[in-house]
Amino acid sequence: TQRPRNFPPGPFALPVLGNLLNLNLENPLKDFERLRRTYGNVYTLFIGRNPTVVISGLKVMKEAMVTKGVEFAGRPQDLFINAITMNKGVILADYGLNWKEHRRFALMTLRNFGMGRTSMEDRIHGEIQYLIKTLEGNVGKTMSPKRMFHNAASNIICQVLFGTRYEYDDDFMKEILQLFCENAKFINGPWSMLYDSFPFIRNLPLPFNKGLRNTERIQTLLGGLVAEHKKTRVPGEPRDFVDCYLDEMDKRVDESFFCDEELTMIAQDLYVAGTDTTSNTLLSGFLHLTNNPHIQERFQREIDQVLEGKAQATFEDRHKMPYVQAVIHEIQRMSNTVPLSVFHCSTKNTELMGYSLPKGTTIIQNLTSVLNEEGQWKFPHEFNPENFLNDKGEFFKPEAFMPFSAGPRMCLGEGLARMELFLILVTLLRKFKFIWPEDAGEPDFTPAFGITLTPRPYRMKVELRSTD
Ligand code: HEM
Repeated sequence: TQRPRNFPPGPFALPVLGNLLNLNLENPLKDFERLRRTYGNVYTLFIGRNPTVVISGLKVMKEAMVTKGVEFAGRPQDLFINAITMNKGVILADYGLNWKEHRRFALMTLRNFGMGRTSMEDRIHGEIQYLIKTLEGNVGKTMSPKRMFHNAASNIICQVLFGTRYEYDDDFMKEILQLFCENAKFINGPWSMLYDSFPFIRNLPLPFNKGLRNTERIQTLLGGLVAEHKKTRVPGEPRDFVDCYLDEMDKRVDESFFCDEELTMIAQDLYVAGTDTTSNTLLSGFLHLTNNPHIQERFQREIDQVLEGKAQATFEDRHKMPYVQAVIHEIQRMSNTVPLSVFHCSTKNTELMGYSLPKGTTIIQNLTSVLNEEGQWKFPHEFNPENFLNDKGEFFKPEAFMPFSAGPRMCLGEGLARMELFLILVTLLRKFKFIWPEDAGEPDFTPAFGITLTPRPYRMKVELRSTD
């Protein structure tokens, strides 16, 4: 536990254990906030022997992620999560050409889907029809929305990646979800932190080995999908992301960045990054909307006015809906879906707020600390769309709105996620009213901790809105 020269301050670290005992490994968010109050917006924690710098607040976040974006655009490479993704894909790839080329390709491909024969909006509206069917079957009753939203987010990304949607009880989907779910438990649980802290336990027959076997199985299953695509594709006429990638491989015969193993891993990355994030944000949104009926009603009034006479909403309509935009942004702010972002790593010796950080320092971005930072928000600690409305009732986005992070590593699914949130919320709230059941007691707004925060299970009552 050697502290490099001019390193940020932090609590005393024990030999071997470092600061592990300073953290509640089941949910360290409160500890991070407590330590920020003591040591400031840049402080050090030893995760085992590794010095890790936790950064908080808008000012520091901007200096690191935007002003010095490239210097902080690496990813640590020696963690459990790297082992479990076989050091491939885009989310955890270190800063370098392979990451850059894959990121650029993924961004471009996601954007181009808007221009294809079936646009991204059509794909999302297609999936919304299944949500409506499920809700219609529950009119007058109470239901738990968790499975429905997870299924919708999963299917939208599957449509983009593989050109198909799956019923929830489909055997392929069931097996893959089971494997992802187990791995998420390993990654979010204490085993992952122990693996990262104590390299000598890595070869022992401990539970995390199952996670590595699960990944191999996921890769085999996705490999099967790719093989099917190879049989049925028409080069130059891509049906989905996998076809686009295969076209790209044809173009790049002379280099090794684009290959089958990278394809199955980037598909896995996009699936994982695009499912729980979006569905947990929706879950949190309905939790807030059912508990704030006056906000739900004003949201609906604006939708009714703007969409009057139109069959369905388009993403463009958001520009005419300042209140709707404010509510959706407020949902994202309060749901704080990816509270610690994805760990970054310095790509060279650098400085932050006057401290010196050597190349290879792990950086934890405390996004929570920005999304509820005092001084940045009118109402930092309550659900209130006024946070995104100016005096004239127009929508505005404060700089501290960073649920997707910022800089060169910023979420590459932002466009898709925002389109999903808008079209799903607007279409469902136009048709239905959602009510917190009388016998449900006080809502619990404290989510379960993980890479993504998951709202506690709850039930909501569904009613059709009157059509007069
Ligand atoms: C509400 C939904 C979402 C939220 C809040 C969210 C948030 C984030 C955050 C905080 C990061 C880390 C950025 C960083 O390291 O600085 C990230 C990365 C990423 N997200 Fe999202 N995300 C969402 C939806 C999606 C969707 C739908 C996709 C897929 C289409 C996606 C794909 C990715 C990828 C690939 C990365 C890694 C980028 C890189 O390392 O270069 N995300 N996301």
